[in-house]
Amino acid sequence: MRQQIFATPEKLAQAAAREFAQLARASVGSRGAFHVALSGGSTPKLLYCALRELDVPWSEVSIYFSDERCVPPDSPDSNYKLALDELLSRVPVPAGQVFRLQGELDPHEAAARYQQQLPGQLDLVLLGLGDDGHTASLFPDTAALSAAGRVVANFVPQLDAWRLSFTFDEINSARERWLLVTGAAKAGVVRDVQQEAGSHPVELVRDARWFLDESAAQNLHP
Ligand SMILES: O=C1O[C@H](COP(=O)(O)O)[C@@H](O)[C@H](O)[C@H]1O
Repeated sequence: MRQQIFATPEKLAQAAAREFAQLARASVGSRGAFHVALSGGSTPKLLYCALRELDVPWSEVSIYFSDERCVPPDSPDSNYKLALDELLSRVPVPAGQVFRLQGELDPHEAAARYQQQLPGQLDLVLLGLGDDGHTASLFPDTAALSAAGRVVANFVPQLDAWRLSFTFDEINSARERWLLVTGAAKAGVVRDVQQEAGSHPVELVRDARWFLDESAAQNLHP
């Protein structure tokens, strides 16, 4: 595991935001654009707050999502809504460069449409981690773990709900993958991954950078 450990979730978010801004500037400098996929859940909120304050070349940034809940975009459960409220409505990213997964559509239709909108290669995929080892919306024991293609509609029996998600092929095809993980609830999975002791979906993410806070890292061996 390539990992960095931060004292608090706030310090983690500030460091990740600084590196995001740096990578965005470097990508725009060398390729004229920065294509980034945001993650879902609650962890990215602090990152979004930190990013608002930084020098990011927003006019050249395109925003995608690595997963989404099958809900309308104004639902409190929508990953897009959190990103919109906390980041996208507060920075000058052009609206035409924000590509959301349409959680309000039939999931198979939404996945097929999103595949048409993705760029050739993403520069960065941001990911989180569930305490059951899921990342994006690739949950344990679900068909999507071995799905082909770039985006998949995944029925998750544990939630009795559909999710939309990048496949592992898509995640692993990006130039970079960063996992942002905070909180004691994730400490068991993080330890399993370090010791290669489990069989969690997140272990199928290749060569990721892990940003951990001390609570999530508490069971790691030095
Ligand atoms: O359901 C989800 O969970 C994971 C982890 O969420 P968090 O609230 O613990 O940060 C998240 O990475 C994923 O994108 C999301 O949809």
